[in-house]
Amino acid sequence: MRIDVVSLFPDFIDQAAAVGVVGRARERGLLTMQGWNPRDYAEGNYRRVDDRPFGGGPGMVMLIEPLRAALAAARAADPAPVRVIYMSPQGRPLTQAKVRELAALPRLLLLCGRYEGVDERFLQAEIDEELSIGDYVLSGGELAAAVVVDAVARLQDGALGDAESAVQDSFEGDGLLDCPHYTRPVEHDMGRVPDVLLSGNHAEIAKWRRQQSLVRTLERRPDLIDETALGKADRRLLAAWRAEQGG
Ligand SMILES: NC(=O)c1ccc(NCc2ccccc2)nc1
Repeated sequence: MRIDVVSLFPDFIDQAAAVGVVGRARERGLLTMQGWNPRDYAEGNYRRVDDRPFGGGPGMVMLIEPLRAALAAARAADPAPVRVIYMSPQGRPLTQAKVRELAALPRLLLLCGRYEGVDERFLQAEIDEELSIGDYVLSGGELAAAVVVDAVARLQDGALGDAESAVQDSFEGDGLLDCPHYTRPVEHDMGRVPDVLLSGNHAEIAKWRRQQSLVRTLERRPDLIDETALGKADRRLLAAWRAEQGG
């Protein structure tokens, strides 16, 4: 997959995507990235990329022309069709389902706004989707773009050593929160590892983990789960848990 990033700070993303799973995916050629800086396409002595907002108000707005030239250069760099995404608090929430959809595309282009944002005419003319990583405002879209890069990169075939772990992460295979994880030592002053995980009984371990995911999701993120839509096995696991809790 190819990801182009249009940003006034293209190195920022490059560094954020240089380590770990994403860095390894790039080393393996599973993911290629290129940054494009609108300032390189800005005209005049001051190479302006922003200007004051019509109608007054605080801050600055990114100018159309440098963005348009940077986007055109990025598009021309590869023949594959490209999905142009603008990262902003006004975008649709990024979910794992959306990540899976994006991860299957040949190319992405992530546009990172700074200041108060981008001239609306550019967005209307050039952007395919506007996405938000959460309901908060950052100083620039670069961190949001780095989140998309990471989430998409780890889903590239071969990016994760044990493909299984990609599936078991929360929000992936089944839309539930992840179960708790434990490692050595078995005994610790902070507590003991649950016996079922030491039993070697993989069917019981899988059941316990599913039960933990269900309970955690109901307790922490009831918005993610519709109990009436649960299968018989999941309903049984919840009933057993509630019985154990004397609920
Ligand atoms: N929640 C997000 O995904 C997000 C994305 C970008 C951003 N800051 C840059 C910006 C500010 C205002 C308008 C457009 C872009 N902050 C948060």
